[in-house]
Amino acid sequence: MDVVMTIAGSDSGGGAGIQADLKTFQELKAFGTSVITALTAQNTMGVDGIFPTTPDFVAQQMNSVFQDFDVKALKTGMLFSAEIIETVAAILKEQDFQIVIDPVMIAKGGASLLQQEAVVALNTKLLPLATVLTPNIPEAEVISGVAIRKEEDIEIAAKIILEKGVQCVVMKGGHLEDLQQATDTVFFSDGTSFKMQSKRIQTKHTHGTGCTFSAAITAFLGKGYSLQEAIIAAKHFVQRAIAHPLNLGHGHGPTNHFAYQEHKETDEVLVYES
Ligand SMILES: Nc1ncnc2c1ncn2[C@@H]1O[C@H](COP(=O)(O)OP(=O)(O)OP(=O)(O)O)[C@@H](O)[C@H]1O
Ligand SMILES: Cc1ncc(CO)c(N)n1
Repeated sequence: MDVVMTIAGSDSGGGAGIQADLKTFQELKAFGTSVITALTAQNTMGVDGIFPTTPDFVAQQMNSVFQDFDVKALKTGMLFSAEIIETVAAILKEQDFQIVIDPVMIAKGGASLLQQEAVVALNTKLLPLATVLTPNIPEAEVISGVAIRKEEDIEIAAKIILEKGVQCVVMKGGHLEDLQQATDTVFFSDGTSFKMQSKRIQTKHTHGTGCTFSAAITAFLGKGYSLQEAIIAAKHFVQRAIAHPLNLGHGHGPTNHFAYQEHKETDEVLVYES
């Protein structure tokens, strides 16, 4: 059994964060371990409160797992503060596995899940360790300093992000809402790139899409897929999870992790070189 890890915040509403990650790992038959950086009081309508863990206790959770398990791949999600980022980065520097960084900043309802002053630590300490970074458009803008208004800006921002030491960046197109398609563009440090395109589903139930996508990449990497295979397989996973909503909650409901096994016919992801 392949062991993977998520280092992220807890979402009491169960749709994002640690809960989305563990559900994704479970559906993909990877054994999930978890390091909790913060508790959030949250539901589909928004974040009501945040209670961060101390950096020392984040370190203790990581070390407990690493002493006992052979972790194949891990992801980070909500890291909240510069101190937690520095602690996580210092431990990961000593390890040798594939690292997926989902640079979570703002929840769909607008709550800040990363303190503003932590962006420097993210850029300088954590990004150089990343096998894959999965920013949405607003996150890519903050990390790169480039305002993304049109298609060409995505490539300009991606190049700046790769210069920070990231091996691969997936620029997620979920926030480009004028398009008919949900297109993500993947750039590698060797200069190659490809696009993944799927039908944009008209739905408000998109809480935790980014967490689910990055967790699926982690699970597939842990199971031995190549980087490109893992990213494409994860896009299939999240597409099915969005296409078959559970209709839970009164706001932006969660995605459906069961759909990957239950709706294998939902498979319209187009992949092409860009
Ligand atoms: N309405 C949609 N239909 C199909 N795919 C979508 C839709 N919205 C997002 N996606 C896909 O979901 C994945 C996650 O992208 P998104 O931009 O939503 O992440 P995110 O903003 O980080 O999510 P969150 O912060 O809510 O967890 C990407 O592959 C994106 O293309
Ligand atoms: C705990 C947590 N992590 C990430 C997100 C982003 O979806 C969220 N809303 N909550």
